Amino acid sequence: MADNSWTAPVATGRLNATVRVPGSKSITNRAYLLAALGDRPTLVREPLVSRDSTLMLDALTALGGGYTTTADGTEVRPLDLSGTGEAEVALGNAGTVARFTPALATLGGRTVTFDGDEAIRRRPQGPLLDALRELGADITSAPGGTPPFTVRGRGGLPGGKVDLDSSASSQFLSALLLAAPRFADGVTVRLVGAPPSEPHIAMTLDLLRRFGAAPERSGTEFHVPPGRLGLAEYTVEPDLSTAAPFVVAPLLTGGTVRVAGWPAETTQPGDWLRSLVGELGGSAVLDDDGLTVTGTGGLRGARLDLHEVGELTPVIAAALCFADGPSVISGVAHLRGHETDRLAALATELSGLGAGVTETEDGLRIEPAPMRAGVFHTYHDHRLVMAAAVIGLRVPGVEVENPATVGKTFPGFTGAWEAALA
Ligand SMILES: O=C(O)C1=C[C@@H](OP(=O)(O)O)[C@@H](O)[C@H](O)C1
Ligand SMILES: C=C(OP(=O)(O)O)C(=O)O
Repeated sequence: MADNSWTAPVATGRLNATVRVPGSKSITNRAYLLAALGDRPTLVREPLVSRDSTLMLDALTALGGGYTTTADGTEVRPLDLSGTGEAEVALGNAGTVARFTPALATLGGRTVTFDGDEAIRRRPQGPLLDALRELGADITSAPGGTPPFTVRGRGGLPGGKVDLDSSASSQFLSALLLAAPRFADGVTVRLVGAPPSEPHIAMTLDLLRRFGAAPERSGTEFHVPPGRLGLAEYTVEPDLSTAAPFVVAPLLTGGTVRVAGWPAETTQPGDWLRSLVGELGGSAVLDDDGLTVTGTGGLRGARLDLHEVGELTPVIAAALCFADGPSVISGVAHLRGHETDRLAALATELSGLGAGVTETEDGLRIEPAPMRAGVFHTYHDHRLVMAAAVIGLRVPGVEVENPATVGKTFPGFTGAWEAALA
C-alpha cells in the first residue's frame, strides 16, 4: 500500500469469510462518558480503540478524568471536578466528542476551549450550545456555535426545561440527556424538529438506564431527573455500522460472510442491515454465532428512507451502484453536516467512476452504469473509505485516497477487508 493510497482489492470469486469488527463507536464513547460522570471506576470491556474513542478519553482526561488501559479493557475513573484554570479539548472530527463533552465542562471550574479539525468547524453545533446556555451555561462561541468555542465552568449547571431543535443531529439531544443526571434539576427537553437517527436516541436512554439513571420519554418530550450514576463493568457490542461493508459484500460477489458476535438485541442502527439484505435479494440469518449473510452476486434496486440509519448511507449507496435498476435514497439531508458533505462527496466520487449518482434535496438518486478505474477521494471520512472498498469488489483499479482516515472508527479496516477477500 502506497503511503497515501490503497488499491481496493477485487473479489476474485464468491466470498467465504468470517469477520470480527471492533467495538461500537457510539456505545464506547457513551460508556466512557457515563463512567466519567459516575461515582466509581468502570471497566469498559471490548471497547473500540480508534481515533474517535481516543479523542473521547483524552477529552475526559482534560476535564478532570482519567483512565487505565488493562488486558480486560479500559478502566475509566470519575471526573475530579475540583480543578481550575484553563483546559483544551481536542475534537478531531468526532461528532460524539464535540456534542457530548461540552456539557461536562459546565460541571467543573475550568475554562475549557473546544476545537478540532477543519471539518468539525463546519459541522452544526449551535442549537446544542444555545440549549446549554438556556440551562445556565456560560459559553462563548462564534455565531452559529461552530468550534472553536469556550465553556466557562461555574461548578455546576442548574438544568431544567429547554426546547431543542435536534433536526441537524440526534447528538444534540443525546448530549443533553447523557449529562443531565449531573445537572442540579436534571433536564426536561421538548423537541422542536424531528431528530434523525432514533436508534442512537434509544441507545442513549439504554446506556443511561444501565448506569443507574431514570430517563423517561413521552413522544417528543424527554425527562432525566438528577441522580447518581455508576456501573462496575460494561461490555461494548461490535460496531454494526462498521460491519456494513462486510454485510453488503456477498450481495455483490455471491457467497457468504459471517459477522461474529452480532448481538441478538441491540439499539444500534446497523441492526437494520439484516432486513435490508432481504430487501436487496440476499439472506441474513442471525444465530448464536453471529450474522450469516448470503448473496447471489446480484442485487435489486430499491427506494430507501435512511433517516434513522444515516451513517449507513455511504456503504449502501456504493452497493446500489451494482443493482439491477435505479435506486433512490431519501431522508438524509442532514448528511451534508456529517464528516464531510456526504451527499456531495458520494455523488462526485461514485459518478467520477462511472455510476449515475445525483443529489436530491434529501438524498441520492443512483442509476447503475459500468464503472471504471480511478481515484476515489475520501474527504477525511472513514465511511467513504468503506464505500470505496465496496466499489473495488467489482471494479479493478479503485485507488482509495488517504485510507488511514478510516482509523476514525476502524484502524485495521484495510487489512480486515483484504483478509476477508483472500
Ligand atoms: O449518537 C451517536 O453516536 C451518533 C448519532 C448519529 O449522528 P447524527 O444524528 O448527527 O446523524 C450518527 O450518524 C453518528 O455516527 C453517531
Ligand atoms: C456521522 C458519523 O460520525 P460522528 O460521530 O462524527 O457524528 C459517522 O460515524 O458516520
